[in-house]
Amino acid sequence: MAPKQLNFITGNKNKLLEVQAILGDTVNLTNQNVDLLEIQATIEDVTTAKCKQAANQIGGPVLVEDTALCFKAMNDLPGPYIKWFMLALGPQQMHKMLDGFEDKSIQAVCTFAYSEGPGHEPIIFQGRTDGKLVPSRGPTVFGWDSCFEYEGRTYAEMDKSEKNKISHRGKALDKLKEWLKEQVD
Ligand SMILES: O=c1nc[nH]c2c1ncn2[C@H]1C[C@H](O)[C@@H](COP(=O)(O)OP(=O)(O)OP(=O)(O)O)O1
Ligand SMILES: [Mg+2]
Repeated sequence: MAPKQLNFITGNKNKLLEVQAILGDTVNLTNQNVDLLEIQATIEDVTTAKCKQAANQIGGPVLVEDTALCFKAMNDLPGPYIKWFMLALGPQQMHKMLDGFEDKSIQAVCTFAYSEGPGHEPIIFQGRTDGKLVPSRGPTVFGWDSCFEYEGRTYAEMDKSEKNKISHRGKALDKLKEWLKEQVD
């Protein structure tokens, strides 16, 4: 059964704005901010645990999302722990993490998880975009957007609509939209 409404549990206003822009009127999107514990595990397990926790706390259907940033030279770390590096370093100093490494390749990974409610196994929708870690360029409005270079421009140097077309989040939401279409009620 296709949900007519998705309750996106996030405390991140910029994520919410992008999700609203990308999903448009394909679904009725609501939002609640619940402080969720984020366990230390693989990207998929972090998102699944976040989703189960949100479903239990809300007592109904929920959509959650976790964003990871994987550095190739560091064997995919910081990955799901990028938030804490972001808070500690800020966008201006982030590129220093790969000082001393020749390979600046990074990958943004966006993982959505939807659960029908408590006791229902979450379904995962993931999108990945390859880029390079660079010294901050462009407005520092959203997380590490100004340090993520894709084909010559940072996410922060792109129009929102351009970013959403090629971004990790855009790709993950394409899969979510496909799934919504496939559901027959
Ligand atoms: O497209 C993005 N462009 C740039 N930065 C981004 C993006 N998406 C997430 N970010 C940042 C926010 C946080 O520092 C970390 C992910 O952590 P993450 O736990 O997924 O986000 P959060 O705690 O802010 O919100 P939530 O309440 O949904 O968990 O990367
Ligand atoms: Mg979080």
